[in-house]
Amino acid sequence: MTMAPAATTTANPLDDARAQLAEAVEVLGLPEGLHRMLATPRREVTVSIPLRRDDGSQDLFIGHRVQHNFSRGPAKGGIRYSPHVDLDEVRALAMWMTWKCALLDVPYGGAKGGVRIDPRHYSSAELERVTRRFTSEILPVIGPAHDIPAPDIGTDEQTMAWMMDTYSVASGYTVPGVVTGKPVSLGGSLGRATSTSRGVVDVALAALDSKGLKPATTTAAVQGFGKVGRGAARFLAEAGVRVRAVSDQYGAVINTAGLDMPALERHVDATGSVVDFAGAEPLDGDALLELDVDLLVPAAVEGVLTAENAPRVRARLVVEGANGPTTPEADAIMAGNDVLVVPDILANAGGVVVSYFEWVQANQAYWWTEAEVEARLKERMLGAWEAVSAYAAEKELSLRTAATAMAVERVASAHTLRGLYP
Ligand SMILES: NC(=O)C1=CN([C@@H]2O[C@H](COP(=O)(O)OP(=O)(O)OC[C@H]3O[C@@H](n4cnc5c(N)ncnc54)[C@H](OP(=O)(O)O)[C@@H]3O)[C@@H](O)[C@H]2O)C=CC1
Ligand SMILES: O=C(O)CCC(=O)C(=O)O
Repeated sequence: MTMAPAATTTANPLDDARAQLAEAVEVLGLPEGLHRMLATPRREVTVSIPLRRDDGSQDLFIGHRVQHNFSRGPAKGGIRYSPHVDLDEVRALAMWMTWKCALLDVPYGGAKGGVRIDPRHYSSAELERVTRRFTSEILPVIGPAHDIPAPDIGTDEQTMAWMMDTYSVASGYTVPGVVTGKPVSLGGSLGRATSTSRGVVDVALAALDSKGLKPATTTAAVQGFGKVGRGAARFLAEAGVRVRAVSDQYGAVINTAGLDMPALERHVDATGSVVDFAGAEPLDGDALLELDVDLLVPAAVEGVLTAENAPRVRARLVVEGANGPTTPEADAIMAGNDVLVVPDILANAGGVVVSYFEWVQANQAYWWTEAEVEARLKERMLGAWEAVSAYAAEKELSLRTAATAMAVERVASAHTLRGLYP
């Protein structure tokens, strides 16, 4: 595999998040003071993280934890390790977490964190030191009743195990509820690792059904083959959908008859990329977004569907596995072309829903079966899909504006009831 990683967008996701909030505020007729409060994070912590490398040299990274809102409960959201992390991106992601938690009615506010590091260039021992130092630096603001991190791009259950251990050592006892997405052997929940993908597919199948499309005659393309995209591609294929193309940072592959998913997964496990998969042809990563498929699942990074490429999107349905993949301009163009977009705060909420189940289980030290977790997840995802669809139809709104307005209304109501405003 020799290709260079794809460049990411230069647009500012915070502008997109604020534009979406402004639209919801207008629908709800909220006062300007409340709008300003909702547009602004409650707390931001920026830290520097020195690292002693394995070869004895020194490095330094910048990390952030942004807590957007606490009105409905402790802040909640993932930690991202990526060279593209910046404060505005983390602010946007934290705001989207607030709406996601409110929309799915899990008792949390929203937060997000990130360290500007490319984890592929560091050893496991180095990443452990970075994670422990980052956790120590943000220790005063996290905790099971304050703010509960989870995995995101570039982090995984091992990262969460190190975070939990660092927090627990400082507390003097084991505190499993400080993070979610932990290994099951340390108090993680069965079904958390696949929960975001399962939720994406639950909602995608419901949305296809609403358009009169049956899985057996449906085609799909999935951008991103990490924790979210890989499971989404697998579960779509298991449901009978022909997944024609998938991509990662290094490129994309296509087989119009449908990719052999188990064989592709074996190839990725062996080589680290979808590129050079023998059962498919190579494809340009950007071209994947414009393929002639029924369903497109962007499950990588923000800002990939823009005013530039949105006119060429041929899918009838876009289900956002990633956070913020569609800019407001692209949203308007696709709406005009009758492309139904199921927004991130609904489509990818399965992760935080099962994180909530994990936190509940950890706090009670009582474990559910995987079947229980998945049944409760599906019930929540389909309930949210029905509620958002009904609200959108009633008010003649896009699914994104409907979902955001429903969520913002819940947060605004909690904030007002607590007496903090006016
Ligand atoms: N993990 C979770 O529970 C949740 C994640 N999300 C969101 O889902 C998205 C993906 O997260 P997650 O799967 O956890 O992250 P991972 O780090 O596990 O995977 C990210 C994937 O995206 C690929 N990628 C990165 N940049 C590009 C690009 N420009 N073009 C194509 N592929 C690209 C990566 O490629 P490579 O494999 O080559 O590195 C990788 O396959 C993010 O937006 C995240 O915020 C939302 C809800 C919950
Ligand atoms: O599981 C969680 O707490 C958060 C997952 C996440 O970061 C997200 O939904 O974007």
